Amino acid sequence: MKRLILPGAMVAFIVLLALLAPVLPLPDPVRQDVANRLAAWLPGSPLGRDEFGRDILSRIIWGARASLAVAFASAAIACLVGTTLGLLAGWFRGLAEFFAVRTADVVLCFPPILLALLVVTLLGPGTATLILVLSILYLPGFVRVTYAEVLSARGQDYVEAVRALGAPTPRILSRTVLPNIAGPVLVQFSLAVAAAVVVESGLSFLGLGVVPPTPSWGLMIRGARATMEQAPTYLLYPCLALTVTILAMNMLCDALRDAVDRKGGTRAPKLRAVDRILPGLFPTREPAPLLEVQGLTVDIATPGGAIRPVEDVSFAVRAGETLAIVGESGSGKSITATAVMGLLPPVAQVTAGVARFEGRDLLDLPEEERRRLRGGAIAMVFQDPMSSLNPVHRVGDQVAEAIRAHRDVSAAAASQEAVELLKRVGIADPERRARAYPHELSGGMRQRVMIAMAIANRPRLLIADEPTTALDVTVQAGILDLLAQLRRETGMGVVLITHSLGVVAETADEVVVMYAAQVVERGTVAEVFARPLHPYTRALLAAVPEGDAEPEGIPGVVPRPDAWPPGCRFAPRCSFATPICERPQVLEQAGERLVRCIRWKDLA
Ligand SMILES: Nc1ncnc2c1ncn2[C@@H]1O[C@H](COP(=O)(O)OP(=O)(O)OP(=O)(O)O)[C@@H](O)[C@H]1O
Repeated sequence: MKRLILPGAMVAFIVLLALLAPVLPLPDPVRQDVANRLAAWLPGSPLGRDEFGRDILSRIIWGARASLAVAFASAAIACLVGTTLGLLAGWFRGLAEFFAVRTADVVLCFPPILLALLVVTLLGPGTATLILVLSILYLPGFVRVTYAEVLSARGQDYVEAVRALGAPTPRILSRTVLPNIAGPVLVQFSLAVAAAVVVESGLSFLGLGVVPPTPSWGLMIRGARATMEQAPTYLLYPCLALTVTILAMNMLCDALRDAVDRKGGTRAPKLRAVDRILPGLFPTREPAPLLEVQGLTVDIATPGGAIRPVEDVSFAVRAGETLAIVGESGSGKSITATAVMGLLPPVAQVTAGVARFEGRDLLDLPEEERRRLRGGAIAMVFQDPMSSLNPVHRVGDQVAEAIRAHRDVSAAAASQEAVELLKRVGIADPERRARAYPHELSGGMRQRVMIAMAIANRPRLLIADEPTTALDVTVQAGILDLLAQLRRETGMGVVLITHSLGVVAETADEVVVMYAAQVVERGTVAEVFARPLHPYTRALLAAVPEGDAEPEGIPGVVPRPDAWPPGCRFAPRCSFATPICERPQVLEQAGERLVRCIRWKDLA
């Protein structure tokens, strides 16, 4: 609540100034005085005059009025229409759902500024057109938020209870459902207002928004830009007004979201409001990692002696990000994941390292606490859904069981939620499919069921071990899209284990390349793919088929864990190897990246 005070006061001050503009002792914002054009200061005009001699301070305050009026009006219309559509879609499903969700999807298909330009070009600039455009732009956000919240609220016991009491639908919707989804809708509203102020100024700047001489910040920036050389400070004032307003609103949105989140009322992604509106404009402090693995080492006792299939592995995953672990078969990817989950076979043992999840070392937790986290805050999807699903139980029951293992809900509510989850992961006719046994479903559908089970308790971290390997290419794409969509919607962090660099390129933010139990390269996907530093990463990339070109295979095979070569483990297969590679290798910092190759500088 304390975090709301400062931004709340700033926004209240700006809104108050805008509201009081007509009664404040300000000069007429449209009265021209050409003799004093571009004056830096005049008595009664502390910020000077613009290119037509109009008072800048007065125009900034009146401009706030224009910007905020458009922003609030459009957000209010979008909120009213979007929330109603989302409410009906989530409650009645069927045609209402199809109409509302598809309409939102269609709007979202257009880049916002293009859609705005299209409508403004068709209807001509003006305040009314602006409000219409912005309402259309922000409508899908409200539809989606409300729809998702209603879907989840529908299955709650308190809703079931009023239904059982025979309350009429409008009453359930207005008295029971709506108050429970008001938090996320309010956050969405504040986001829409802040975003609308930016777009309004942008369109006015382009001459497609507020019509002159009405004061508007966008128009002022446009005018000031033309006279930048004669009066540089003129440009500063409207830009400052816009920046301060947006920052105050974004801080308010973030504080509101946090306040609502604490009550557990929303599952909005933990993206800052400012990043949703102006992505990348204000880089932040790196958020603390959700999962931080450091120096993980696993030993396995075998009849021939102990082997070390995972050695000194470190990586970090942040909320809302996907980290991919790649490498050929036998490089230690799965053992790394199972060690983090506490699911190692009895012969295997973590001999060093930590795996901190939200600050707590998973490797050090009592088994009971770890069990509670598994399938709850941390979920896992395995490669082969056929062997991970129980063949003698219906899939709906298995999803419901995953829900009931972690939450105290009735069997009926869990079954209903299971159907919602199956629907959410893209299974058509979920009521019927829920009654099917695993063998009656296709491989892709079974994997979707596994994902439904994994997300049943809204995990904050999902570990997916080759979730698409057993599937054909088209089904693979569907599953990866689904994972990406869930990650965006819920803000969960994802660790994706895969053989496929194509999959990494499409879905991951960071990549860890493993070879023979060790991390050989680590960095952002963009950097690693654009400029691989380790010869093994290069070889993996060269082995990806591209067009008609024959991919270059990597000669040889991954060595066995009981026979690691001395020094660089990749050296026997590496075309760049020299005798120096027989020396012990360490992970070296290469800019933002880590690479385990003594020759990386020469090769780069
Ligand atoms: N229970 C076990 N006993 C002995 N060795 C094992 C055991 N489990 C795994 N290993 C060995 O540990 C090494 C790493 O296995 P891991 O399954 O982590 O590899 P991976 O990179 O995930 O491969 P894949 O992509 O094929 O799943 C392999 O060489 C494997 O033979």
